[in-house]
Amino acid sequence: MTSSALPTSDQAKRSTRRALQQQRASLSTHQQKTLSLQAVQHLKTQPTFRNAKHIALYLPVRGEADPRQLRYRPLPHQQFYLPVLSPFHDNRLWFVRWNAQTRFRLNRFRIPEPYPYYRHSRPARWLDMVITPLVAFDMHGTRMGMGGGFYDRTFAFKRTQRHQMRPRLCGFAYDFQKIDHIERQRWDIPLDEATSDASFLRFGTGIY
Ligand SMILES: Nc1nc2c(c(=O)[nH]1)N(C=O)[C@@H](CNc1ccc(C(=O)N[C@@H](CCC(=O)O)C(=O)O)cc1)CN2
Ligand SMILES: Nc1ncnc2c1ncn2[C@@H]1O[C@H](COP(=O)(O)OP(=O)(O)OP(=O)(O)O)[C@@H](O)[C@H]1O
Repeated sequence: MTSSALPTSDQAKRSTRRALQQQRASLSTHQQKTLSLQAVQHLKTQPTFRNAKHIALYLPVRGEADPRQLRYRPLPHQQFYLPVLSPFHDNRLWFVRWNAQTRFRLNRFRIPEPYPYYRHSRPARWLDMVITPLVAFDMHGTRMGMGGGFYDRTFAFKRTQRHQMRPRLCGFAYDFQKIDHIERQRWDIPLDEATSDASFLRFGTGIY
């Protein structure tokens, strides 16, 4: 399909994605660091974070908000994980323990990821909280990512298992990434909460 034949909403989504990716990438290192630390501070005091034991973060690329300081002075029960592109399933994620011994390699998007040792990995449904990268989000928790559908596929079980509250998906972003409305697609798994440099937000996601 040529781009002129795409439905308007697809075109609009693409141009929104591109504009916000550019805005993210044009932040100075100082701005990225300062705003990311503010977002970390908002989340660190929340019971949803303090009570979580198994927490997935991500390594930021191309100006993404940086959640790594969430590991600073962890509570004694907290363990951290990173996403790894599944070697077995297309466009799905595994989660691998992140500690001082973790060894990294670059994945096909040139994002560092831990070696996918099975014994260091944890199934997505056994995580308590997943700090989620995103390009844009709205006030209903609808999330727009890089366009690979990785998080939607990996957490699709949250839709069918209505009693399943875990893991909580928490978007991590700059405040300018909060936009008025994102059209929710049937495969979209909404965020439960989001944190930005301006605030922490909890959504009534309505799929439970
Ligand atoms: N830091 C970080 N890690 C992450 C994600 C993310 O969004 N951010 N992902 C979230 O799902 C997964 C990886 N998904 C990704 C999907 C697309 C691109 C990307 O750069 N796409 C290019 C096109 C590149 C190509 O096709 O080769 C682009 O958007 O221009 C990167 C990561 C897992 N790890
Ligand atoms: N559970 C699923 N099963 C099959 N295909 C899916 C599923 N979830 C998403 N997809 C497909 O993935 C593609 C990308 O979806 P979308 O644009 O919502 O990605 P995204 O959420 O922006 O990306 P990401 O989560 O990787 O950051 C869509 O074409 C969609 O059909």
